[in-house]
Amino acid sequence: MSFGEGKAEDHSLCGEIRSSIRKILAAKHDAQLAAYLLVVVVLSVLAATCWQIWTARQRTLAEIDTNNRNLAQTLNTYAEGVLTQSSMLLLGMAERLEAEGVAPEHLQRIQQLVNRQESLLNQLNELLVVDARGKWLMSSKGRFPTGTSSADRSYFLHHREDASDNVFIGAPIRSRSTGEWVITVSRRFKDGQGRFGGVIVATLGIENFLRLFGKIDIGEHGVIALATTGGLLLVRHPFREQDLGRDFSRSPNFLRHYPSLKFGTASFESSIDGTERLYAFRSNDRYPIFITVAQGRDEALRAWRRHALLTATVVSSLLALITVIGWRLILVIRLRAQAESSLVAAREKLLEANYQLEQLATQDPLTGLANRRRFDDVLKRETKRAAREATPLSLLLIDLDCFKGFNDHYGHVAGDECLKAVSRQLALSAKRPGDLAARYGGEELALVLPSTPAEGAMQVARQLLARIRELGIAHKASSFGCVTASIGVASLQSRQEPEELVEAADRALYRAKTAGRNRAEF
Ligand SMILES: Nc1nc2c(ncn2[C@@H]2O[C@H](COP(=O)(O)OP(=O)(O)OP(=O)(O)O)[C@@H](O)[C@H]2O)c(=O)[nH]1
Repeated sequence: MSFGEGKAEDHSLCGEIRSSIRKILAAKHDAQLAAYLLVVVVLSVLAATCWQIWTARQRTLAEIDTNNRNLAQTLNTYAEGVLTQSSMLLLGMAERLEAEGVAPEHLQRIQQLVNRQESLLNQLNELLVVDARGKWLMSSKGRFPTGTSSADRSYFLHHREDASDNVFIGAPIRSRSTGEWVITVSRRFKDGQGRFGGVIVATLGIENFLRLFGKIDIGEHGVIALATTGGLLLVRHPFREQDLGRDFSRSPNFLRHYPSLKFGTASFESSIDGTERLYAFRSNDRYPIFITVAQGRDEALRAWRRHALLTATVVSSLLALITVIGWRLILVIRLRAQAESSLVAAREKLLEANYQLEQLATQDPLTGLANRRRFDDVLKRETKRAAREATPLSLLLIDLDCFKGFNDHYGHVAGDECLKAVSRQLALSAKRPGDLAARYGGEELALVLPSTPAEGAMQVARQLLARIRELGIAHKASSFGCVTASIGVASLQSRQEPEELVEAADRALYRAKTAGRNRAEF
């Protein structure tokens, strides 16, 4: 491999390294982008899934609320119908009793009338007429033990004290004639003198309400209840006897949600059984009652929870898969970048080794100047260039005077040091970028001066001689007393070969030696 070929190879190696570095940077950039992309994809999918699950939950709750409210509205209409029918019955009876009095024959006629109307109001359990002292005067059920009284019942006490003609809805009680649980709807009537004449009571069987409520599917933990706006529980499905007539007017839940009784929804833990439910309320516009429809919260959200869990599992699995694939991709990119880095490092080492080799191949180890091989290459190249460009080219051949004597007197090591000192001065004389200072062989040195004519070369030679003298290296074997050199200068003539230039310089050097040394000759 020639020196020129080595250079070309180094140049292409540098190009490859530059392109590899670009590739490494691109790969690192790609790996970073891929990591960002992975994070963005994972976070986006997570956010979208959470959002979807959350909105599905809100939608489910809203649907449950709507269904419960609609059901509460329907049951409210039903309860209002029952109460209105009862009220109308009571009103008709009150007017008759007030007009005709409570004589037995009148009561018998009223009873016949009631028996005919009973079939029109299924919920009616019994219709009672009690006098001003609470004693039973008539029962739609027919005979009753003499002296049966309702003087202790809340409806009687209420109407005795309250002179208004309003209908009163009482707490659930056990009927004294049928033994069933009933709700009382009652109103007072006046005697002939306009005083309190007694109370007419329509009792509504709780069983009828429970039968209806029981047909409605509101889930295992659902509740349907009818209560007064004063906080008195009238009917509750599922039925528990101990809940009947329960006063929850002071319960924190009732107090907190009282404003939404009109038509609202709420979610809270029941004070009766501790179950968390979604409640819908609807109060009646005409009567002081309200309907509650509630579904167990956990139960109502069960389907949503199952779906959310399924979605979360599928999305998590997909995300895990994407993360693993993405991460492997990033690792592959990084590994590729690392491999590329190692390659670049190896190539850099190769370049360095090449440079070292080149130095070794072209440098003289003792003086650090270019060696003979490099000298020959450069001289050949510069000879061609000078011929091609028609520019001058000069050559200096430098030979230390009486160097044999120096070695003999001071020793070979001192001779080497002297040669190095003179070489440094020669290197300083190679001022232009194209100048080449070289060791031609032994104690003979050379200086190639491109684009330099003979006068310029002579000037450089004289300066070099002065520099060598100024080193002041003692040389007892020389007549000058110090180290000196002789220089042969030659300049290129047209169509001359490099060897001819060297021979011309050598002849000039010989002339310098024979002329007494320590001089330059052209
Ligand atoms: N120390 C040392 N001596 C060298 C080196 N290369 C050549 N020489 C010696 O340089 C001397 C050259 O001697 P000659 O060719 O006889 O010439 P000279 O003694 O310099 O006499 P002139 O050239 O006529 O002035 C020889 O003794 C070589 O051994 C070197 O690298 N180191």
